[in-house]
Amino acid sequence: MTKFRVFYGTFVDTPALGQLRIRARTSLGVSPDGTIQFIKAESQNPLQDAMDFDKSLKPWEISVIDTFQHQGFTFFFPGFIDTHVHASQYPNAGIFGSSTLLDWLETYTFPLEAGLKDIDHARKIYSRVLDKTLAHGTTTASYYTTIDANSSNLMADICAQRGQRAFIGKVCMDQNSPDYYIESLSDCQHSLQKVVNYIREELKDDKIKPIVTPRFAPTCSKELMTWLGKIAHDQDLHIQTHLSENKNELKWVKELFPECESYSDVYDSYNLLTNKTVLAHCIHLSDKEIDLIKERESGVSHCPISNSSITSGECEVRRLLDHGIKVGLGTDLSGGYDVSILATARQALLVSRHLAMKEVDAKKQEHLKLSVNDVLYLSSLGGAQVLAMDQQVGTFEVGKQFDTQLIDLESAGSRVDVFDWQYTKWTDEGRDIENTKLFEDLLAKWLFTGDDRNTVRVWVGGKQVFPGTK
Ligand SMILES: O=c1[nH]c(=O)c2nc[nH]c2[nH]1
Ligand SMILES: [Zn+2]
Repeated sequence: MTKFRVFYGTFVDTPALGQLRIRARTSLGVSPDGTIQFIKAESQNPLQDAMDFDKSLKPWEISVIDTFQHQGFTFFFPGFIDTHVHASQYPNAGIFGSSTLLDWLETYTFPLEAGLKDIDHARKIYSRVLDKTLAHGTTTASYYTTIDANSSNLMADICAQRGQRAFIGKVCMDQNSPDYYIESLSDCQHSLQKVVNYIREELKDDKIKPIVTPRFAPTCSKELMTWLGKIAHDQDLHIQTHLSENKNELKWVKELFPECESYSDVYDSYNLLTNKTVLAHCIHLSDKEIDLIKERESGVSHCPISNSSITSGECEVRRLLDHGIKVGLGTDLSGGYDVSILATARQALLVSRHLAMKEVDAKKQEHLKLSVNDVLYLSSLGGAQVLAMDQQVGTFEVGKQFDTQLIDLESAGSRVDVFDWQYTKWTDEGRDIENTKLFEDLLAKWLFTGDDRNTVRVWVGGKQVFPGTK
């Protein structure tokens, strides 16, 4: 039976954009169901903290995870949230040549996705995706699978077994797709309902949810989008799709939907913009579209590695944030080549610098630059907001789920080199830090020079999922 646990160490999170919260020598109590019960700063005795919190708890019913017993320099950070990832495209990570969106789909992506109808093939790919995302600290992911219902259900099973929080998006497409990879309207309706029913009525794991996934407007008939908007509303489902990624795509959407004012208006016309909609990319939006997205309270998944790789453009994230739009990060495998949200956060920061370099006004230029704190926020609480889960995950708060990674800057093989003078204080129990500025510098070192070797343990809902048993 899982005990009441107390995690003791340094907790770092981002309660607001640009804001870093560092709680050193803190104990955090987690009940067996994975909910954070108390957070005590400047704790002297974590075991006692748990018994003070619940007087009926006996010492043998409590387990203490004391990171100061660990050799390296450690801190807890909220699990990463990947708001947009095509699990089915993982084998193509890094393979995109010099393609751009529409030829990339035809040449690389549709043939790969079609092959996952073979369930053994799908199992191999999806299992590997879970190995990799968990090892990189991703505790929640919003996945695209393929058009196939059975292998989408298999992905739901694998996520449940491995303990990741996941949205499973069976891809919907009934037009402008190759003959070998398309469904009729009624087949698509049937297979989406099959996935929704399987997850909700058979799998019944609170952490796994179905998500309505029209691939993007060009591959969805008006009848399909009408039906998707209706079932999302009637069955209270999240929605995810792509929006305004590539200029040729925009032209195509204009031709296909001349009656709509904009690409965003296409989705809005079919009731697909809700406060639980995740819109990937959003690179080429007009002011009016931004206002519409804000009004509908939909969120944006910023996918900077994908946008650079398949040369889609530079998303103006600061402009979206200034308009009060929710923004999170997406790896967008395999338009993006990296499973890591840490690497994606790094690229988000760099893309913002590229946008800044085009600005002549020095003040505006400075404003455009995303900071380390900003992109760490996007990787955690920002993503939680996009998925309408910010009451449950994204920061360390009493009542939230313990979805957490333990970071060690001095783990075996770490690429991060930290010198003695970069810590403020050495203690017998471990390396501690007193000074926020120095801690910010260490976080910057993690963002720019760290990788999965620094993610030494990962928990979802209080359950350790990495290292884990397969
Ligand atoms: O990045 C993307 N990946 C996809 O698979 C896709 N399909 C439509 N538009 C897309 N964009
Ligand atoms: Zn995508």
